Amino acid sequence: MLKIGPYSFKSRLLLGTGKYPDFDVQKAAVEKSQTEILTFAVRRMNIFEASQPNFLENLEVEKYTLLPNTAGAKTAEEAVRIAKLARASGLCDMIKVEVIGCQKTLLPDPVETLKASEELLKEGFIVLPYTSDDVLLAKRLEELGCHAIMPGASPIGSGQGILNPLNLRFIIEQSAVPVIVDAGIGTPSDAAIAMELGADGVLLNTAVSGAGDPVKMAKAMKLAIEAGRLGFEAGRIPKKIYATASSPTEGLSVG
Ligand SMILES: CC(=O)[C@@H](O)[C@H](O)COP(=O)(O)O
Repeated sequence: MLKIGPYSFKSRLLLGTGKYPDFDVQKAAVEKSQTEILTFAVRRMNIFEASQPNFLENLEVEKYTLLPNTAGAKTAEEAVRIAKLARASGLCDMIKVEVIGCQKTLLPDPVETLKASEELLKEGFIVLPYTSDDVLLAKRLEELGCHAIMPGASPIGSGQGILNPLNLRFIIEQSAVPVIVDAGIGTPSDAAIAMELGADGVLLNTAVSGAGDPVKMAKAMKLAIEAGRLGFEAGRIPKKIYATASSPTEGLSVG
């Protein structure tokens, strides 16, 4: 089970809801993924205008836990305002803190992310900050009381996969709260590697919504995350420089 604050989930895949070719494909992909957590940018919702189109309207949202995110925020103040708006409109009390510091790389601003997380924790939110793969920043966020840490694999939407597996490993090893690898996943094998490293979950969007067949890719991601988790739990063999025969002959009369 993936436990985040008071919530428990069977699925370890958190799925973004944007950039699908159309709403039918979005719905089919979301269902095929068997995710239980959907994330979306609060800024893209017409939360207080029921007459306006809503990009979640095709989904049976009551079946999912909604994880609003503060995408679009460039400062802690903006992120806090967006989170409060989401809560006031009756969305979940969980919030993915996303404070972008650079529009070209879409990398998170560490100082503003820390500030926003601190403020939102004081306000009683379940806080999941999207952060870089900086090991010490991840520790600081955990020490603040964040309920999960979400280090990026590589820049959002880049599909480059895990650029720094060592840092992710350090973050996972030191963390007492769930670590969810967020952003940059390109293929099912990237997601499997994140899980084999010991991540508690993976959040992804573009790899599914932008795939040639998003529905098939949603299933592939689900299976990859399950396989990666099983592999982690099973415990991999140690890497060695030299060969070890798979069929030892020692002690047998026939060599
Ligand atoms: C939807 C969402 O929250 C994104 O900001 C997230 O970081 C996913 O990134 P990818 O699109 O690279 O999977």
